[in-house]
Amino acid sequence: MIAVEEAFTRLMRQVVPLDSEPCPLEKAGGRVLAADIAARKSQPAAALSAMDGYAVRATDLSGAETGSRTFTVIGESAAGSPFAGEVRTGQAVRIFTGALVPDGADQIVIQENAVRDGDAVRLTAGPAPLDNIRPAGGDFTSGDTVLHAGARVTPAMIGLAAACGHGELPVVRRARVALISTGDELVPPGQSIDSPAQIYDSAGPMVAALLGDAGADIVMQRHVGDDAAALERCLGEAGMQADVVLTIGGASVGDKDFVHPVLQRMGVALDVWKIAMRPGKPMMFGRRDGTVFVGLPGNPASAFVSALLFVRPLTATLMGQTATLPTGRPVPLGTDLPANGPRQHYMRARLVHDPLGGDGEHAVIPAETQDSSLLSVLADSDGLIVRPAMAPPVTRGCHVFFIAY
Ligand SMILES: Nc1nc2c(c(=O)[nH]1)N[C@H]1C(S)=C(S)[C@@H](COP(=O)(O)OP(=O)(O)OC[C@H]3O[C@@H](n4cnc5c(N)ncnc54)[C@H](O)[C@@H]3O)O[C@H]1N2
Ligand code: MOO
Repeated sequence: MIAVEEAFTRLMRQVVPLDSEPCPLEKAGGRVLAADIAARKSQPAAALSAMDGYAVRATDLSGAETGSRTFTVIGESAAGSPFAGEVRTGQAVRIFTGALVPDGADQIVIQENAVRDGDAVRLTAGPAPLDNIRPAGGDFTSGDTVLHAGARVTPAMIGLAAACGHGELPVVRRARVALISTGDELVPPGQSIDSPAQIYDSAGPMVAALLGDAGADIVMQRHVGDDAAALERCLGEAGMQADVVLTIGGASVGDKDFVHPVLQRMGVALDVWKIAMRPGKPMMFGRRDGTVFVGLPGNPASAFVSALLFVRPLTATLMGQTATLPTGRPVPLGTDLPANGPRQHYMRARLVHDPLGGDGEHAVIPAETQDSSLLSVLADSDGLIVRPAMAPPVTRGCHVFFIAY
């Protein structure tokens, strides 16, 4: 068996980041920028008023008459409709928030400090705060690099890109994932079952949801029976359209476990593992013509944990994100646990309110049954307690690492 960390490193070594594509701004949230983004204009392009009031010359506000001078209002500057002329001494321009500060003016007196009478306005306060004017380039200047390649696009970054003049952003394209569930016993969800030997394909939609939620594009989802020729055809088709092809089931050593021989026959250079983890021991991985093939184990919790620990970081890395092996955060244990065996155990567990957590926070309790076929246990869990291989017994109150999902 190989250690989880070693398996993760070997898988990640194969990753070549995907190319980029243009993406409309409103759809770019969560995507990874493929290039630096420069401002196409300065913001503001010229000084703007930050307040509603009157634009005047600063020199007119200083001196003995401060607070009592009367100005002649010569026009108006509104956002989008600037005043064309120049403000001279003794003159004022009525101005609104977001409007260009007219030539000659360098102060904005807010209207609360003004008494208007026809074309005349008496300003009742002294020099106004400087931040009543937003200077040219105060936000960014044309040519500035405002966003950096590799960043995950946030709503605020979308706003900034829009303000800089961009209608779309170059982003790393989504990883295309094909998912093939294997096994004669499987029936697609929602269809009728007429034999106790049949079960629904639960792992397929579960893994598709896990990866789809993380931004991957599920381009194909199929079911193939225990038929090597059919599996080879399906894998070939999947390889033509996907960056990552996943199989679920048939990864082990039984007579009906065809994934390994078929991938080998197709020329996929395989690294086959017995990983020292529970669940998720059998997994294989290989690359052919730029497509990564991963064989996941069939037990639902095994497929889920393998996809969470390995495949989601794989697709994230392909999509330009920095992804590491999930290790979790320390959380107090709400119960005692015995010593662990030779496989790192990822125990399905629930967060419960417990004084141990401090301030009414949480402690973590593993499910009583950890069988990797149990979907009810998986769905009832909040995450995984990580118990390292050969870990000694731990008692209630000790901290264990917990991967939340
Ligand atoms: N002799 C050995 N037997 C097994 C070993 C081993 O090392 N030696 N490993 C065990 C472990 S651990 C696991 S995990 C399983 C993995 O087996 P496969 O990947 O070959 O999976 P299958 O045999 O096809 O299925 C296992 C189990 O899961 C059910 N299944 C399969 N696909 C789905 C699906 N899409 N949705 C829901 N359930 C699914 C299937 O019916 C089986 O019950 O091997 C052990 N055996
Ligand atoms: O390790 Mo298997 O993945 O126990 O069920």
